[in-house]
Amino acid sequence: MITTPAQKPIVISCGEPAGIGPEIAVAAFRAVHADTPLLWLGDPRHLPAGTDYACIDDPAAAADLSAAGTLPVMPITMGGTAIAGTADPANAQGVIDAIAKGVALVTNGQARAICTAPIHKAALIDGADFAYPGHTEYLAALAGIDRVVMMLACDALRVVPVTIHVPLAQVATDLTASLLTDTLLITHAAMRRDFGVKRPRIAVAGLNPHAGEDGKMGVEEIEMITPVLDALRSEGMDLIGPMSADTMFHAAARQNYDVAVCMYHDQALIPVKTLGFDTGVNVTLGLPFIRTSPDHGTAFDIAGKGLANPSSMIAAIRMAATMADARHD
Ligand SMILES: NC(=O)C1=CN([C@@H]2O[C@H](COP(=O)(O)OP(=O)(O)OC[C@H]3O[C@@H](n4cnc5c(N)ncnc54)[C@H](O)[C@@H]3O)[C@@H](O)[C@H]2O)C=CC1
Ligand SMILES: NCC(=O)COP(=O)(O)O
Repeated sequence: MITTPAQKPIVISCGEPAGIGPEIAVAAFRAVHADTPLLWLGDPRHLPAGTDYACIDDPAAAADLSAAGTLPVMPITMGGTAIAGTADPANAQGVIDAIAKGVALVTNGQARAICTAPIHKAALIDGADFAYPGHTEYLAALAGIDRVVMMLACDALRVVPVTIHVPLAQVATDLTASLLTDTLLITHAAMRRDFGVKRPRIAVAGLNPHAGEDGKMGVEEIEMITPVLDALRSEGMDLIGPMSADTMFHAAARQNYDVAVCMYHDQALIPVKTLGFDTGVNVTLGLPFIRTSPDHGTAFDIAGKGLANPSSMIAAIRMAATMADARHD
């Protein structure tokens, strides 16, 4: 069977079976299957009752099944059940295996991209000694690279946190010139390659209130951030900042840049989730393959109740397809 690039599936790793991952994957499949083949990786016993699916062992079979409205599944047998809202540690290794399997399929050219459903990080640590704080770090390890970048994007805003899943008390220590430089270079390259922005305008937040207020409220801006920005400006990058984080996200300010690079997780994610929670997408930049994800988590409080909104998952799948098209072109 000949498979053109657009017929290759986007793989969906199941995520936490007790969360909303399986139900939003099935709902998203219904929304996109006619034009975007998918391949779900997980234990089919964890799919919502009544899901029309078929197990396959060759990803090339996904296109025809998807077109016909039957969810293609590469099964990963797991030890546990999926009781909505209660993670079963017996599933933890299978959840991790689904991510690794998806990466293998993308890396060997059998799939276009991976879109990951949310994991419950504590459940993976408890059940399988998962050594990573999230997908982002695990995917970097699978790819054998040291530094990747987390970007969250909605229609109104793109943001990148320089430090990611670390305690707030550790942020200032982890923020180094090397980390900031690499983050800006990876973001700049991805904006050009994956998002078609030829000369990206990148706004950079300060770490401290009022971006340090000339050193009166912190010195990281003077000692580290500004020198990094000056060095990269001299190489031609269009950088604004360091900016006061409290005033860089209002509507008029957002017109001045294509992406905002922030110093820590919540500085970046609060504005983007406030502006576009329903359609926000988490994308990992700097990997040798394409990975997107919905911006939200496992939502145990609503799992299995038919309340989960699949829009963010749909946006993540659409973004993965657009990125794959851009790379193919
Ligand atoms: N990419 C990933 O794997 C991510 C995993 N997580 C994990 O998810 C778990 C829960 O995290 P929380 O902070 O509680 O965030 P959450 O996003 O799971 O839930 C926050 C609130 O938003 C609601 N919500 C989330 N997604 C929704 C949807 N699609 N439709 C309707 N309502 C929705 C939930 O019901 C809840 O009230 C944690 O273990 C966290 O680490 C969180 C973010 C991303
Ligand atoms: N807060 C974002 C988040 O937790 C997503 O993490 P990851 O699993 O995509 O690394």
